[in-house]
Amino acid sequence: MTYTLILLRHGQSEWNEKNLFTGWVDVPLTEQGREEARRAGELLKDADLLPEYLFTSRLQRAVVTSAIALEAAGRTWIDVTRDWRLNERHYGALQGKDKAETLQEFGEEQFMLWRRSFDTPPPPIDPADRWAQTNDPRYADLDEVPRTECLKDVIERLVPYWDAEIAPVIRSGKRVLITAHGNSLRALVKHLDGVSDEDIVGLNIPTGIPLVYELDEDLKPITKGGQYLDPEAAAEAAAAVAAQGSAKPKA
Ligand SMILES: O=C(O)[C@@H](CO)OP(=O)(O)O
Repeated sequence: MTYTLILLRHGQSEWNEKNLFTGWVDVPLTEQGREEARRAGELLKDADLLPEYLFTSRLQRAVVTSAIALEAAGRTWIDVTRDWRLNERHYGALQGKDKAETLQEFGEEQFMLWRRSFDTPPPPIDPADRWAQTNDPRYADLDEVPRTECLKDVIERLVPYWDAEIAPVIRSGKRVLITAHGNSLRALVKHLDGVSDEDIVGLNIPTGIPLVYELDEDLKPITKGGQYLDPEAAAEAAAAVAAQGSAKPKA
């Protein structure tokens, strides 16, 4: 028995376009992001990979991407679970800051530590900061809303959720679509593929291109890294994500 899992990073958001650190700030998609979501749905339909269950984060860029993609695939009706544990990594005090200016101000080493290291979180956000999630009603069920997270923290919230909530749906035989974020998906890919703490630094996930995993009965990937439905576009877009800060990004 094998299973199919589809991972989809949301389409371009307004802050991807502006090159700002986003994290838990709930920014909308751009028109290009909506178009990427439509194309993702069409790619799924063309590949005959129609989703049967949806998991998303609680952030509108993932929620809306999944809605548009499912509409394009003719699958708006499938059951859905939205959970904060699929949210983007909380970017702490960097939320709302320009990536290129941050790189300039702090230098490449510190910038990359905050952005891609496994266990160095950015400084915590002030709860009174306009970009903090203090008192956001969508997180009323959390004991404490994060003030910053590194990738390790994301793995610690996401893997138990994967085991308890997502894996059983996959094992029930449903083709699951997870629509989430650059860093929450990096955390999941790290877990699935067993990527080392060092190698995960170099992994970037492009917006809006479905990444398909075939999983064995232990839910381990049959092919490490999965398969993007548009591999050329994915490689180009992942390189653009990697270059954010040093150049004006595409995603
Ligand atoms: O700003 C963010 O929340 C993420 C994703 O857009 O950015 P980065 O790729 O720099 O981790």
